[in-house]
Amino acid sequence: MADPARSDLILVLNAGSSSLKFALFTPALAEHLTGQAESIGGPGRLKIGARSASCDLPDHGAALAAILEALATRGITASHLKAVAHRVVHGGVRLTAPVRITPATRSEIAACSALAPLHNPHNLAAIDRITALMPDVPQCASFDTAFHASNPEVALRYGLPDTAETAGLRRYGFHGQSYAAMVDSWSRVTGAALPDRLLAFHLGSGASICAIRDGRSVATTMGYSPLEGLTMATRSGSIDGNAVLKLAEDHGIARARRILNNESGLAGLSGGLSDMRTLMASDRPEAGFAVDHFVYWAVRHASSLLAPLGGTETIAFTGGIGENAAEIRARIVAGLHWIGAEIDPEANAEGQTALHSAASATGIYIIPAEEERMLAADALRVLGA
Ligand SMILES: Nc1ncnc2c1ncn2[C@@H]1O[C@H](COP(=O)(O)OP(=O)(O)O)[C@@H](O)[C@H]1O
Ligand SMILES: CC(=O)OP(=O)(O)O
Ligand SMILES: [Mg+2]
Repeated sequence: MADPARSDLILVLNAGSSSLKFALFTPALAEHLTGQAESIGGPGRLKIGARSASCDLPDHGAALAAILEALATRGITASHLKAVAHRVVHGGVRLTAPVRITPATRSEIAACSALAPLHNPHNLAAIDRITALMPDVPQCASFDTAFHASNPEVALRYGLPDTAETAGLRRYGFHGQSYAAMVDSWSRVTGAALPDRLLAFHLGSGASICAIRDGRSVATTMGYSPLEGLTMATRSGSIDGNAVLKLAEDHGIARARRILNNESGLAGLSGGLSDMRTLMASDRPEAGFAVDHFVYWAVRHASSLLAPLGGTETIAFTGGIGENAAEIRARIVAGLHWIGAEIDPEANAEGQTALHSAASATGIYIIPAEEERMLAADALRVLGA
């Protein structure tokens, strides 16, 4: 039960494409309670603290309602909250630094919805729901793109003319809160200094890789939107622009957007299975092919990031798949054997923090995604606490 005298907790809401994670922090950033609604739209589960139960979660709205109800059952209501902090995936060119949510910032987030159709609409719905339920609690937003602002111009630009017609068409990169948190927590989690060169894999329903040099992003696989790069749960990953035009020409823009964002990737290749756990448990050949595709493209994109990074001495995995799917980690590292990376099968199966074998030329680690702590710290800064 919440201390009834408390009115200083930060509620963090992190809407991923298949999950809604939450955390309550004190102003000293001590974790008060965490949990998540996962497999939204599938066989939903609600985890609150150490308790986990299956739960009907048809969409993100139902997930937020379930989380707010679980908080209320524990005595946590608006009067205990100093702020609500949201992870917002796309804020466009203007919104990169953390902001307080106002009607103006809300409109800018809404304007980016078509660029992150699996995220921004859920972020907005959560912001609106909290506004309706807790109108006096300030809300803040932090953006997935900020961490990649350090990429050089050659990495950020597409090979397009710089004209009014192509304004705003540039690469942003995403999962920035996750990569920033990895850098921030590195020494605490591994007990070692942050390496100069780090190849970081964020593998969840959305999946990307980031080349991190001296703690700063120098290249990443996602681009203008979280569609580019690796094969994902329901997103195609990189695809030729002319193939996109063909889809739009034949089926209209709205249908093309849905095919590329909601019906492709693992789901498209396997005939409907988007969840890695389900795919790995299936003996259907299409499910096996979807997993092969995921691994092949993860290795291929990782290899392309090694050049801008100048090689690497460290590999790290995070996200739902990166943290939990030992077989996928092993297969990706096997694909990087040519750089001397070698996993210790036992450490990998046990999900230990350090996974490299004694002979490995690179360190290999699991770093749990701690996006929520970054979001809470941002909200405190924005509110001037
Ligand atoms: N034990 C596990 N083994 C394999 N995959 C897992 C495991 N736990 C979670 N996953 C996968 O992680 C993915 C969800 O990742 P997550 O980062 O939570 O999602 P989101 O991108 O929506 O935030 C799903 O594909 C899920 O199947
Ligand atoms: C940016 C992105 O793809 O996020 P998620 O992995 O949470 O869906
Ligand atoms: Mg996520």
